[in-house]
Formats: sequence, C-alpha cells, structure tokens
Amino acid sequence: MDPQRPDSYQGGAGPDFNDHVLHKTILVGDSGVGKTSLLVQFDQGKFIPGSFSATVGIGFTNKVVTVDGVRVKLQIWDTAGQERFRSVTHAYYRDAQALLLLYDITNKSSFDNIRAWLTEIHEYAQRDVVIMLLGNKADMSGERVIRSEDGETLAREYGVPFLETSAKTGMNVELAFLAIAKELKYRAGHQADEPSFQIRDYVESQKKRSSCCSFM
Ligand SMILES: Nc1nc2c(ncn2[C@@H]2O[C@H](COP(=O)(O)OP(=O)(O)OP(=O)(O)O)[C@@H](O)[C@H]2O)c(=O)[nH]1
Repeated sequence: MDPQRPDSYQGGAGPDFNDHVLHKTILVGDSGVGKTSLLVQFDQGKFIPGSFSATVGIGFTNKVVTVDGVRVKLQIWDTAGQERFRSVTHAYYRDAQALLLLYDITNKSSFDNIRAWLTEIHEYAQRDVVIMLLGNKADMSGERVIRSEDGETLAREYGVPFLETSAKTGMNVELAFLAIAKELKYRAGHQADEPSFQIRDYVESQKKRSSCCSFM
C-alpha cells in the first residue's frame, strides 16, 4: 500500500475476499474514447499503444479495492461504444450501481454526445446509479479541443463528479475507481456516527491535493 494514499487498489482476490459485496460498474462513452484502455490501466497498470481495436459487445473484469480498511469488489464492465451494440449494452445498465462516462478531450463530438449518453443512462439505469464524468486522453495536451472547465461545467450541471484522466500515463485512473468504490461502500452501509460521504467533495479534495503537491 502506498502510505501517501488513504486507500489503495489491489488486483485480484485475496483470501479474505468478500464475495457477497459485489458492485457492478460500467464504462460507457463513444467508441475510441479509451474505455478499454482505462480498464487495462487500472487492472494491469499498463497502456498498450498502437492500433485501435474496437470492443465487440461487452465483457467484465473483477477487481478488489480497499477503502477505509474494507475490501470492495468491483465488477467492471467494458462496453462497446459503437452505435450498433447499443441495444446490447442498454440491457446491462439496469443493475449497474455505478457508471463511468467517458469522453476524449481531443474529440469534440465525443464530448457533445455526453448529453445523449446521460439521457440514455437516465432512461435505462437505476435512478440512484452513481455517475462519474471522465475527460480521457489528458496526456494529449497538444491536441486538446475540450477545455477542462467545459468538462467541469457540464458535470456541475448534472451534479456528477468530474475528473480528467489518462489511460496512457495513469493520471487519475486509480482515483476514479477508488472514489466510486468509496461511494458504493458508503451506500452499502455505514455507522451512524460515520461522517457522510459525498463523492463530488471527495474527488474535488483529492484533485486539490494532487495539484497542490505536484511540484514536490
Ligand atoms: N494518448 C492516449 N491514447 C489513448 C488513451 N486512451 C485510449 N487511447 C487510445 O485511443 C484508442 C481507443 O482506445 P480504446 O480503449 O480502444 O477505446 P474504447 O472507448 O474502448 O473504444 P470502443 O471499444 O470502440 O468503445 C486506442 O488507440 C488507445 O491506445 C489515453 O488516455 N491517451
């Protein structure tokens, strides 16, 4: 565990793996925004550059995240962004507890389509699903067409947390999943005297922490 971090990510299932606490999380967004790459970065800590091979259908990866000493099992579903698979992926929204909605900061249409994605999510997912907006490919600053403030503004409008991520460098990838895991753990049950957990506040405080100390 990194002592600098309050929580940590652990791959795979250990001996005290708690099977009954399983949280279904889905990655959604236009084709090519980096959903598969984000999951591979989180799962294996690596980025595979090269030719883009679109996801066909849907698949999942199980990961265990430790938050506040509790192991939270995430079942992370990677969906195909292509329109022709949309009816297949809709069926998976219903029992999702969290949705990570991605756009690509170098691709304007992927950002413009976020409203349509949110409409679909509100139509097919549970009302209380946890949604997080991610502006991916943040490492490609030279090709950026969507400002960070535009992502922030859109997220604020919908009342969802927002992060810019890079599946290539790993920037904010772990934080995105940890924040989701923390929220789901809190919702699954908390002590009466436990301070309330707000995912947006948590993400904002973590963002400030990393920007404040990045020169150190
Ligand atoms: N530089 C950079 N490239 C990225 C990043 N994330 C993804 N890519 C590249 O973008 C392309 C598409 O990435 P994928 O992860 O396959 O995209 P996807 O959203 O899963 O696409 P679909 O499966 O069609 O829905 C690939 O060539 C990746 O290498 C990133 O954060 N930075």
